[in-house]
Order: sequence, then C-alpha cells, then structure tokens
Amino acid sequence: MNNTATFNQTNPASPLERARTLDLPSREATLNRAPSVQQFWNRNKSLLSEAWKEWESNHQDSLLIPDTSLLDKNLRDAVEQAWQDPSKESAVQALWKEVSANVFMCQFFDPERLAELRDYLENIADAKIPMRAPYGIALNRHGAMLDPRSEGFLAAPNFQTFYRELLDRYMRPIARLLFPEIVGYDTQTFGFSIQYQAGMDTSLRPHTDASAATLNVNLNLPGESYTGSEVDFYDTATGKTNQLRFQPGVAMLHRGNVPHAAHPITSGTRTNFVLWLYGDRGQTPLAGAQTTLDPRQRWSTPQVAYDEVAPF
Ligand SMILES: O=C(O)CCC(=O)C(=O)O
Ligand SMILES: [Fe+2]
Repeated sequence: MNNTATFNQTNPASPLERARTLDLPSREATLNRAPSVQQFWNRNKSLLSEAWKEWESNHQDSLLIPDTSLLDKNLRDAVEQAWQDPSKESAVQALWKEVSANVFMCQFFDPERLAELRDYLENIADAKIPMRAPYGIALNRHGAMLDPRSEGFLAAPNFQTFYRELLDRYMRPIARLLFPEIVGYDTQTFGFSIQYQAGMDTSLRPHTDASAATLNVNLNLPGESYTGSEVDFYDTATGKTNQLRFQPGVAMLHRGNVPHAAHPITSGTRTNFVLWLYGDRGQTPLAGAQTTLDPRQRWSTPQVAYDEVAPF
C-alpha cells in the first residue's frame, strides 16, 4: 500500500509551535511603550493562551499543579478556619506582625516547598512561550505578568487557578482584616513576579504602588542567599525608615500608599511575587476613610466582573 500522500501532508503548526516562533517586539520598543508593542500582545492574546494550555497538557505528568499546600501550615489552617467560621479570624491576625507603619510580615510559603514552586517557574521560562516583562518602574527581564488583564501574562490554566486562590482566599480577607479602610477598593487584582540579580535588574527607587494593598512574597529557597536588596519602608508620620530583609517564603503586606524602595542587590538573586488589590477602574481608598465590617463580609468573595484596567 502506498501511503506517500499521508506522509507528505504537512501538519499545520500547533499554537505552541506558532507561539515559539513569534517575532517579539524589541526591548527598546517595549521600554518606549511603542503602540506596536501593545498591538503585538493584543493580536496574539488567544494564540498565547492556547499555547499555554497545550504546554500544560503536554507536561501534565511531570508538572507541579501549584496549590495552597505550598503555603505555611499555620497560615493555611488559620485562614481555612476563618472561612469556616469568620468569628475566629483573630487567629489569622495574630500571625501578622506590624514591622513598619501599615506594613505587616508573616511566613507565607512553606520554605520546604519553595523548591517545587521555583522549579515550576523554571519550567515556565523553559516553555519558550513569549511573555511580557513587568515594566512598572523598570523593565524586570526575569519577571512575568500574572494577571489575565495584563498583556503577555502567564496564562497556564493551573497557575491561573492558584493565582486566583491566592488573591481571593488569602490576600483579600487578610488585607481587609489588617486594613479595614480598603473595603470597597479591593475587587480588582493585579500581579507580577520580579527577580533582582547583580548586573541585571538590581534595585527599585522609592515609590508608592497604585494599589489599595500589596502582598509582596519572597520565593528564595532556604540557603539561597543574596546580599543587599533590603526593602525600605518609610513611616510618613515619624519620618523614620525601616530597612527590612526578606527571608525565604516570607510575605510583607502593605498599604499601596506606603513609600518603599529596594536597595541594590550585590550578590545572588531575589525572587518575589507581588500581588495587588484595588477598586474598579483603578480606584484606591481616600485618606482617612474608615469602614466597619462584619467578619462574615470580610471572608467573602466579591461577585463583580474583573475590569481590564492594567496599572502597567
Ligand atoms: O523589591 C521589592 O520586593 C519591592 C518591589 C516593589 O515594590 C514593586 O515591584 O512595586
Ligand atoms: Fe512597589
């Protein structure tokens, strides 16, 4: 039997193959925020989503499905208990220590599980699917956009489920507990990852975030040391600067309006997830606003549509 016709037939390239051969906008065009850059990501949005789906399904036997078992057990247990019975939310609050005005610190990821999450992020980079680097303050070349509202975001479906859970089940109720004034300005989400490395992206000048609250979580492995890269938080009431260091898996949750800056990293790397909450169309709380909320309202998920406003 002659099967030549079948053999000669060329298979159309799959979304993953097509995504990998896209001609990316240059770094210069990206830094200049050229309109062609935004057009590139918008034009390829569904292709990239399909590529991430294909990649995830190709690797389903070896790839981590990230979930909240990666989190510190004390935090997870307290949060799960608060969802069951919001009157027990003080156990969550007790885990967060105020380290500067409107800045709270807590063990967030289980340091023993971080290697799995970092491996997963390595696999993401190795997927060779184009992603747009965060260009908020400076282009962070090893960073990724995490929220679906962002061009060139990390659209792997299992990652997206995890990301949503971190924001809805963890960040929002905790931020409402620590900062009651953000209620009403916490329905919309944003997120990105950053990596500092000497000779690459090294520091961040003083700034505030366009968020109501920011959850900044470190992903360094135990023993993966770095020097420099302290984060300063300014206490505007006292004029004092608090210089803080991230330990593996530790989170700092702060109001977006707290000025902060990252010192230059002098050796090693520091990797973090940065997650934001803010209101519809980018609104943030007015100064002095106060809200009293029933614990049951705090431990709930807003039933609103996500808008498409991307801070950067
Ligand atoms: O260096 C850090 O961890 C802070 C990052 C930050 O403030 C930002 O990306 O807006
Ligand atoms: Fe920031």
